[in-house]
Amino acid sequence: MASEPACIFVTGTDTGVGKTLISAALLHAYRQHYARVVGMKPVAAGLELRDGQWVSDDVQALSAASSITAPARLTNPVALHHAMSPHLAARLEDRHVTVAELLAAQRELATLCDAMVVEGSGGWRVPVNDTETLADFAIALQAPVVLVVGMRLGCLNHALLTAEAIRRDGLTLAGWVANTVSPDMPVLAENIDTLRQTLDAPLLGVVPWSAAPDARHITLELPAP
Ligand SMILES: Nc1ncnc2c1ncn2[C@@H]1O[C@H](COP(=O)(O)OP(=O)(O)OP(=O)(O)O)[C@@H](O)[C@H]1O
Ligand SMILES: C[C@H](N)[C@H](N)CCCCCC(=O)O
Ligand SMILES: [Mg+2]
Repeated sequence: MASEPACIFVTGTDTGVGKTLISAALLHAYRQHYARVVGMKPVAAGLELRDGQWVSDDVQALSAASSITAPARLTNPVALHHAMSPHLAARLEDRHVTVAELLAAQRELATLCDAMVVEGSGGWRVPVNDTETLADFAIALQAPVVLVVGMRLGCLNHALLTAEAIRRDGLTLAGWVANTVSPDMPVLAENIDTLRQTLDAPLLGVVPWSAAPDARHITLELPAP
């Protein structure tokens, strides 16, 4: 039987904290160790019309950072037009998204790769339907979790609550990344230190604010296997 690929689930303290950028950087880091590395965005909510095609920026960024091309039905089984919570975006399209269908895609994708980075949508407990959340998908995966902390005022509370929820859900917080999404956050270093002391998980990297962030130029530690 083929061995299971390395797989991590990337969540964030919120939407817009740089999960996509950090997931792409993690894909580049995995490529130093594994040949077949692929990103998955199980649910993309918010599509753009480009050259006559509806595309997800997140899916495109993960695909650009992957070393293999896999079918879109596996790397992004659910693509919803509206930029809103997945359960509401799905409702507008009369679609019922289930954790089971996301898991089926992930299982098939796992047969094609040696390492996989799965990017969540929004924060930890974002609904995908009226009864299930993306956290349920992460639980089904039993994957270690990497938390992207968008360094801005309010992030300490969000980071600590998210870490608590991940652990209460029985998963391992394998590491966290301090992503500087605000160019002028006061006492940034002190905030990072506070999280170093309280999150009780490895800090995989501190990413500075950049006017044009590029995942290829971000160096991150990988979580311990
Ligand atoms: N270190 C950084 N410096 C400057 N801008 C950043 C940085 N990290 C992320 N950004 C910008 O912040 C915005 C939001 O980031 P991004 O879309 O990656 O968030 P996300 O957490 O993936 O959101 P979603 O929940 O929609 O997937 C993007 O425009 C991105 O380029
Ligand atoms: C549209 C956005 N960029 C993400 N794709 C989805 C964010 C869902 C957030 C839901 C919530 O927590 O209120
Ligand atoms: Mg994203």
